[in-house]
Amino acid sequence: MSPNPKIIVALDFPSATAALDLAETLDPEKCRLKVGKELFTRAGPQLVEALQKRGFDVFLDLKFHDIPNTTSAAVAAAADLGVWMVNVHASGGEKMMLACRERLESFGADRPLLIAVTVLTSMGAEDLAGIGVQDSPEAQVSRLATLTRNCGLDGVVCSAQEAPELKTELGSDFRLITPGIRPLSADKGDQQRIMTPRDALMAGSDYLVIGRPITRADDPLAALEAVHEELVGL
Ligand SMILES: O=c1ccn([C@@H]2O[C@H](COP(=O)(O)O)[C@@H](O)[C@H]2O)c(=O)[nH]1
Repeated sequence: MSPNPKIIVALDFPSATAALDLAETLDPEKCRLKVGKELFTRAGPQLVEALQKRGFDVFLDLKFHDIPNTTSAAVAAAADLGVWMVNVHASGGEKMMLACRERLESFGADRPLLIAVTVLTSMGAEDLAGIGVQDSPEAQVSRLATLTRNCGLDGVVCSAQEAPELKTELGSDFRLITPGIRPLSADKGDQQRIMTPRDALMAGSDYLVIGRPITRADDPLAALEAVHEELVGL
């Protein structure tokens, strides 16, 4: 059986060199990699290709949010690049998500997983109120995740705190990708809705997105290994 690493390391670096230096030390059978806005803007598709050549599954985390025509074309461009997973913002709405899903149909079984961001893990109730959403983060996540599932997407980005309820509401096949993962000793930084790696998997997360606790550690490899040890037996 092929390995299915649950850890996605967020390569939030300012250069291709820095990202590749870390990638050289990592094992594609033990983690996947995430390329986000900073690294992609600086290093582009070539960097994604270089990581894939080294055997890594790449989650292209560009969180597309635009009109249906533009977003679905961007998702198709990500599929052409051969990424494992790509995402849009669920708040782009039903028509946008349907257009993206339909556009990926022509890629057949090789298409990337298509997921949608619900409520950023850096946001709490006050931040939602600031953009006019009076509901709790849990209620807003549940609303957007239900819309995402009904549009036929493969899963959502949410915090692990919402995972138990979403797994019950939306079923075990609907993937939950959870950033805001913090080992007990790690700084929270700008994240608000956090959980430890072990608790997150036990709560129902399918994939744990971990950035700074690994990439900013004095010894990133040791930090990743510590997370693996925390997950032993799960
Ligand atoms: O709701 C979201 C969506 C995406 N992210 C991304 O995940 C990583 C988390 O990095 P840390 O350093 O572990 O905080 C980062 O690339 C974000 O862009 C998120 O945090 N929350």
